[in-house]
Amino acid sequence: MAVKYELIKTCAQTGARLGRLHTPHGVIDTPTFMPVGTQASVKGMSPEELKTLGAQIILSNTYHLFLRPGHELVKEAGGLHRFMNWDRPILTDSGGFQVFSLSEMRKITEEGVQFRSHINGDKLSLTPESATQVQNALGADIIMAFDECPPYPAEYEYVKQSTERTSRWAERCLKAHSRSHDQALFGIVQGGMHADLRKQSALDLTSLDFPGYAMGGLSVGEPKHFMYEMLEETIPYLPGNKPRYLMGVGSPDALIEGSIRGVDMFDCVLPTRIARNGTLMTSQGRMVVRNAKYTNDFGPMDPECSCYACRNYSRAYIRHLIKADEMFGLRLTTIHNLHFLVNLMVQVREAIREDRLGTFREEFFEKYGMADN
Ligand SMILES: CO[C@@H]1O[C@H](CNc2nc3cc4c(=O)[nH]c(N)nc4cc3[nH]2)[C@H]2OC(C)(C)O[C@@H]12
Repeated sequence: MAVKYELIKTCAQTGARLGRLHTPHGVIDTPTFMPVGTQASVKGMSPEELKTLGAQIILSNTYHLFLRPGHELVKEAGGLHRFMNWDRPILTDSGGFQVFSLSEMRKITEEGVQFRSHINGDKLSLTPESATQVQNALGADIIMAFDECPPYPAEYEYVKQSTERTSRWAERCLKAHSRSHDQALFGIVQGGMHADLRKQSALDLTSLDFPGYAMGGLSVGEPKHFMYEMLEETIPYLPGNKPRYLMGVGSPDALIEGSIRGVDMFDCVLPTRIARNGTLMTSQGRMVVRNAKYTNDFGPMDPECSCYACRNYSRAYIRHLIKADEMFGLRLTTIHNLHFLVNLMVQVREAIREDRLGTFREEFFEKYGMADN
């Protein structure tokens, strides 16, 4: 059974919507936050721990797995689900963004991207065809079109050329996409911070009738209000019966603001990345648990949190583990941050169901603080 989006209801207070995304590996309640497992592992987390904290779907990455261990090995292992023992849905990003954020010596042409591996310097290339074939081999439920994420800031003319090329690449991905799997190929809208280019990109991609649409080229260092404006300029041109995925977004405020504007799917390395330096997302805002003031604090990281870490361990203990460079400390902060965002989306869905997401936003920001979290 392929990927199918079911719109349950729209929030009466905002443009948010409650949905269910049916995939070959299970149903996802949306809006949803997708933990990132770039190299076929959400750093430090077992599949059981991810299920316990409520992860419905996780991300992995074509660029990284293409470089190491190689998509042929993953295919030989029975595909990504088998390889990493994750039996729920997986989405793979297509590699374009990672080539630009990770590799050296990259050259972009109409054909695709040539680059050097950030691991061993090997000269490699990815094209719309090869990136699609790699994802077909990896076997994720949702795969992404191969695109270019223009840098921010960038000249209008550059963004225009790049976005038009991304639309041509999207068509090539569709042609290369093997129908033998039940995988859904999502298009990625680009257009930088320009409303006219965003509209054109959305029209180009929706004319190709993808089963879902991502908004790329955002969360690349632009002020958040630019990102929200681009959502408002793009979403009206996307079909209401298909999922919308905002790539690379994972702070609590942005998840709420994106949901209010009609986004259904989010992913970001933020929660797992900041957990590894002892920074926590809590109901009272961000907290750096390695801070000396928590030395004798025997309370939970977040008194309002029901995650495994907050139910069983104190700030003092977790601070000690991090200071002592004990692996368990970062596993506990990761469990907490992922649970925090997954649980935030449970609350967002509840608020949509009860037509009060606007009110929820005010209450949450009041407690969490408007700092850039
Ligand atoms: C807050 O985390 C930093 O911000 C980046 C996330 N922001 C992001 N925007 C994205 C855009 C695209 C896109 O246009 N196309 C494709 N295919 N994938 C994409 C993936 C993206 N992720 C993280 O990426 C780094 C590691 C640079 O810092 C993190």
